[in-house]
Amino acid sequence: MILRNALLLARPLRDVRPAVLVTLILGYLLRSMLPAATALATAALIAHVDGNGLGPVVVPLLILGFVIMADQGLGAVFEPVEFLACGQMDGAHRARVARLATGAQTVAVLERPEVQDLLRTAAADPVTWAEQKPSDGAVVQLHRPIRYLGMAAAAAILAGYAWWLVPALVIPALLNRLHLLHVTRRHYVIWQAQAPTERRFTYWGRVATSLAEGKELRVFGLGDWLVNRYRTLVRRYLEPVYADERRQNLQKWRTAVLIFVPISFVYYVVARGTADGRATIATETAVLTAAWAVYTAAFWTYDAVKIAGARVVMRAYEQVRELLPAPAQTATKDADGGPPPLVRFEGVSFGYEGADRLVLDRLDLELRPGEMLAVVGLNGAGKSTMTKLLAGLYEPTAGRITADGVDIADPATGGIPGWRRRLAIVFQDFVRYHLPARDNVRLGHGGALDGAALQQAAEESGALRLVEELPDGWDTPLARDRTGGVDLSGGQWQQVALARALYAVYRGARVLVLDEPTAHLDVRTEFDVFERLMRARGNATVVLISHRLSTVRQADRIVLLDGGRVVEDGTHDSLIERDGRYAEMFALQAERFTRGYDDRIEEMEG
Ligand SMILES: Nc1ncnc2c1ncn2[C@@H]1O[C@H](COP(=O)(O)OP(=O)(O)OP(=O)(O)O)[C@@H](O)[C@H]1O
Repeated sequence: MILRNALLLARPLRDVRPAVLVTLILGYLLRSMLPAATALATAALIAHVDGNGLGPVVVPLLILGFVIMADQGLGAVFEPVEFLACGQMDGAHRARVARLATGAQTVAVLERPEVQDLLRTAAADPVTWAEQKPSDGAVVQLHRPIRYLGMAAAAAILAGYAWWLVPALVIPALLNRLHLLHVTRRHYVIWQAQAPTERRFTYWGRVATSLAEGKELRVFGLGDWLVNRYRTLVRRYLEPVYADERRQNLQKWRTAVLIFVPISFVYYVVARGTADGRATIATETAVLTAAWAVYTAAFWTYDAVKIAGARVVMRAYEQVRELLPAPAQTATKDADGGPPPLVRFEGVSFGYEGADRLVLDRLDLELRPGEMLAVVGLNGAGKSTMTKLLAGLYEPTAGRITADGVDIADPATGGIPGWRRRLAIVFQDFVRYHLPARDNVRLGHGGALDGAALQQAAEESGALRLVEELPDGWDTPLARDRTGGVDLSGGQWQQVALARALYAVYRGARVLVLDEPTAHLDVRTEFDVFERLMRARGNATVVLISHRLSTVRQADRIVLLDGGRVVEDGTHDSLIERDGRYAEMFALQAERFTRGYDDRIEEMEG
């Protein structure tokens, strides 16, 4: 168990370049010897003070000066090396965590709160002193035996005077260390237990300073409410910590006894020996300095916190590795460009983890090559869930989804990563990357840059005009908090997201899924965007999810989803003729429209 823990903590060291690691160890070794060297150099200096002027003391004085300066000098040389080594370890560790988190094929496992917690811990982004990085544990564990070596060197000087001095000082020093470790660990555990409260007040602290929430805080007058909440949480967070600090202070007498009694005794004996002429003042000085060095080597207790904190991180990482399957090969988004496939949902059922209701219940649905299929249904009918299953983000609990008769997850055809190369999606909650406009679009194809496709995608999605009006054009960061950055309106962002998906289509994707892609667009822009989209999509199949039936009616085919299944299927005209639910929904919207309701009011009521 001890060995397993030690190996776990040492694991990040493999990410340090060998030359850096060797230099680091050398630095620790040299610095650990300095207290003993100081004791010897001081003794040598005193031995040469004989009243015959400065001559005899020059060399020992220089040596002592050198030893004292060495601490500063070695610090200046080796601290950057330690910094570099820690950077290499933590950088590699975080990259591994990010790879695991992004490599998971489905998002179902990521949605579990315990997995989110583990990922947060494994990512090692310390907020309080109780949280540590992997490098903290690794270097401290490496440093610890070297510190004991320094202690042994100081003890050797004591033994040179009298062997019994070693147990007389080392045993209380180690006992004192054990006591301090116990106190530090207890304090650490108390801080750790406060982590949930800490997370809550950190959240409120962030809300107080964020731009997005700042608007509501002001409008609803939530400033005082938030500050009070923050204060209460901080108080709750700190109370047990302060209580423990009071207790620690009351226990300080133990340390005082463990240091004061033995060291006073040893100092007394050595002073008596010198007074009796059994030792020189030089020897006495060496012994007294070495005695103090033994204590200082044992004093350092923060290693317990570093090791405990880093262990938590490394264990969380181990658990994440077990919970998240090994990252699949990330499919390079090569152009496929073939004809669009016939996609079929065959008796697909699906329910979210922890929910007892099926969202999709034996759903049968065909996406015919090249058609524009609109999917409509009430809020919560499962339309977005259907697209997430189509993207392989969740696995059906029953049934399967096929492309040209082959299961989309079939490894023989590249599995889900291979299938995703043929797919482009604008999710309802698409991502607003804090990146330049160009990158926001080209990420639709794994980041590959194709200037012509970029231009075309922007043009067809309607985003080109807005890009041209940006202060730095394509290079403008789309984030207010970036230098020279701007934020876009909801509708403008939607155009950028649409451009991103179209970019994927121009690079070979053949099924384009649009989940409420125009909800924020004004009627005129929406009409233009659709006109262009219909022309620009080439032979790609389009699946459109929308509540705006005025847009939906342009589709080749419309399906109405209810109770997890398709309950109506046909063209706009045929569905109107059928006079079923779709016809009813359409009539309702048309009536409101003619009565002058705004589309947006209709959405708010939807
Ligand atoms: N990640 C999730 N975890 C648990 N339940 C979810 C999750 N996402 C959606 N649901 C639930 O699944 C059901 C279907 O949601 P879905 O988003 O697919 O509906 P929708 O038809 O797209 O609705 P809308 O028109 O409002 O966008 C809802 O009851 C919703 O609460």
